[in-house]
Amino acid sequence: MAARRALTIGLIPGDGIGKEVIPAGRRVLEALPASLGLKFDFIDLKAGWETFEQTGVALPEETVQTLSSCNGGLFGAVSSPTTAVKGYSSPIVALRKRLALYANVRPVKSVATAAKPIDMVIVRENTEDLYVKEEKTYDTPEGKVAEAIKRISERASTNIATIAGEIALRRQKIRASGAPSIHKGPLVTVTHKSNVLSQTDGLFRTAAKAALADPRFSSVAVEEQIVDSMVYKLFRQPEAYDVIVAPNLYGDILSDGAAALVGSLGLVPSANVGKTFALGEPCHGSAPDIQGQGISNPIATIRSAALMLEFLDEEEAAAKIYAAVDANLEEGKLLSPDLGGTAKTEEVVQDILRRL
Ligand SMILES: NC(=O)C1=CN([C@@H]2O[C@H](COP(=O)(O)OP(=O)(O)OC[C@H]3O[C@@H](n4cnc5c(N)ncnc54)[C@H](O)[C@@H]3O)[C@@H](O)[C@H]2O)C=CC1
Ligand SMILES: O=C(O)CCCC(=O)C(=O)O
Repeated sequence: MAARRALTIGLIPGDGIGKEVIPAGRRVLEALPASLGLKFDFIDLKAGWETFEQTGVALPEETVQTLSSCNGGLFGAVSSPTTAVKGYSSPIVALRKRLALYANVRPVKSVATAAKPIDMVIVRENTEDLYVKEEKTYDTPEGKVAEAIKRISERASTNIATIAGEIALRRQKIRASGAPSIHKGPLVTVTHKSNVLSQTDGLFRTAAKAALADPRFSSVAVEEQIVDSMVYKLFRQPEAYDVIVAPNLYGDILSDGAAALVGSLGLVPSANVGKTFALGEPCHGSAPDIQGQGISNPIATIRSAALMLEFLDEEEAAAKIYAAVDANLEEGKLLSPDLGGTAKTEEVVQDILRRL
């Protein structure tokens, strides 16, 4: 049967467990039933610390150019150093800006059998805030001082709130079709710290609320919450959240915290979303503490591949992957050690492939 659609997918494993989980994402895409009519061409691309050590460049220009000609991509993780290294800058942070991937969409969902149901999407602004990485250190008579720019623009805040509103509407449509849900109606929670940062977070707050006041979001309830009490409520009452929209850094921190609530960072996917391109990326990093042992959880990456497909309008294919992963988790027999199991990465992948 001729394929209905050919998708070229750039694969950037990066460092550490990125090299273990990206092949899992690829294999799951390749194993999708032929009846879906999808054909995948994969292109292997380089970025990360190892690439930097080999070539002196962490994000080769060829990677950026090739990726920008692909339909989508999968990014594993990179091992960025915690102290400044001349010439090195985080490739994923750079890629998000270079490819105008303005939204980082991070669904955090518990399995149906969980004691405490959680079903939220964290929509993180992906190009600015402290991630503009404009830092400097200077000497003063009292010693060194370091400063960083926190840049918030009306345009990026409007764009991120708009996609958050659209996601809330889409989730509501799925619920209306009869899908079981813990939420009654669509809700977007605007997160900020504008009680202290009245200009930067203040602009994020007003622009986000103005965007969500658009008549097409009239059915979406909008709440706001200061980020510190947000963490408190997130841990006590996570079921209260539907869609959370946040500036870049808060979104990053909130999503790792939310991952703990559903059992592991190894479960939580993300998609870096642009106007016509999506780059799936597990929320976790390169996990040097477990790399090379064959025990990393591939599910965050497998779900990221599905999320990428959703943003490429291949929702049926995405749903098949989510269902296979959920079945693996709900049965609970082949779980990786981060979830309390003893299964190797390969065994988890095999189990999910079998269920596809
Ligand atoms: N997008 C990216 O490329 C990111 C890269 N990093 C980089 O990763 C490196 C390590 O950072 P950490 O703070 O340790 O965060 P991390 O996310 O790599 O690991 C945190 C903890 O979660 C566990 N974990 C993460 N993913 C897992 C998986 N799939 N299966 C099982 N356990 C998993 C790790 O073993 C570790 O105990 C750093 O160099 C950092 O720069 C961190 C976050 C994102
Ligand atoms: O380590 C790196 O290079 C990037 C880590 C950044 C990060 O956690 C995120 O923004 O998702």
